[in-house]
Amino acid sequence: MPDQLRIAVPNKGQLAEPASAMLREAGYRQRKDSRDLVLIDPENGTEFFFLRPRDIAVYVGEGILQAGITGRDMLLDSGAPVEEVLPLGFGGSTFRFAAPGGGAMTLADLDGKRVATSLAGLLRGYLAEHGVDARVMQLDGAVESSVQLGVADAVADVVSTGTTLRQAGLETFGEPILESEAVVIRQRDTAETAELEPLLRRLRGVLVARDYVMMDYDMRAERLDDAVALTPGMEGPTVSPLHREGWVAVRAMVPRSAAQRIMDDLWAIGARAILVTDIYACRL
Ligand SMILES: Nc1ncnc2c1ncn2[C@@H]1O[C@H](COP(=O)(O)OP(=O)(O)OP(=O)(O)O)[C@@H](O)[C@H]1O
Ligand SMILES: O=P(O)(O)OC[C@H]1O[C@H](OP(=O)(O)OP(=O)(O)O)[C@H](O)[C@@H]1O
Ligand SMILES: [Mg+2]
Repeated sequence: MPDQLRIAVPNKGQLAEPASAMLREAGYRQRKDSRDLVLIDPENGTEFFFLRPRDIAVYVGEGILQAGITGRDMLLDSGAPVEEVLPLGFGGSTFRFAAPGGGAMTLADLDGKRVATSLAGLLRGYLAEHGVDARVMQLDGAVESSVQLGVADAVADVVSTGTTLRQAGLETFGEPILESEAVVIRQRDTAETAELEPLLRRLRGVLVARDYVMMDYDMRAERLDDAVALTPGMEGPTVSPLHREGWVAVRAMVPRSAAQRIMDDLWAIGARAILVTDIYACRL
């Protein structure tokens, strides 16, 4: 293990629970009490600091912590000298414009208007890039209420299911400003990258274990090529002899979301004893 790693993890909000769950799956200790601010994991040479997701880019950008987990939107909003190193597949959201009757509006309609947001840095950059001269009203949260309360004409806000917008009587318009998800970040232009590798390797392993399953089946040897086309695996499937003339056993990783369809297709070309099992952990 290299020197002690210092990692920032969201302490509250939408990313806190899934980020800790993922680190736990990757074999790290995580806090039991949601009020704990620091957790030391001596076996893995890592210290976790539980911070506001918005602040994480600042700590990492200053080089105080080597890496952190936060939202791509918050990373870009911060303007801190950090970069994204690994998308984590949770905390997915879209940053979008919305207004009452937004269905009939375009970006250009925002000229001269007030737009409320909690991601002012991100919004200002986007408006400038598109030559729209709007007044950005920075709020901390519950941005959807700002139009009804008369502080803004439109909002630029985080949308997941769209329920909050609908309840506030707002409709999205224009192109999405940003697709976001939770990401691992590190300081930009840093020479120190090797020390993060064990963490990144473990997290990549969790992502694969979540997204893939192991598929085993028996197949007549003469149809093997057709079967391999359906289950190409990573490097190629493992094929072993079966104690039955003319048959082989095949083992390959397949995308979890496609497992049932692949089983149907394998069955149709004569595969039998098709088994699917979870992957507990992996390093590829
Ligand atoms: N409803 C949601 N579903 C999925 N991801 C979300 C949702 N709301 C926010 N996010 C994402 O989670 C990250 C952190 O947002 P979060 O709402 O937890 O922080 P916050 O708004 O600063 O704090 P809080 O809401 O606790 O006041 C952002 O990257 C954001 O895109
Ligand atoms: O599209 P939906 O599924 O409705 O989710 C989007 C909402 O979730 C977040 O709110 P949060 O609970 O973080 O409160 P906040 O506005 O105070 O940040 C986000 O800011 C939106 O308001
Ligand atoms: Mg929020």
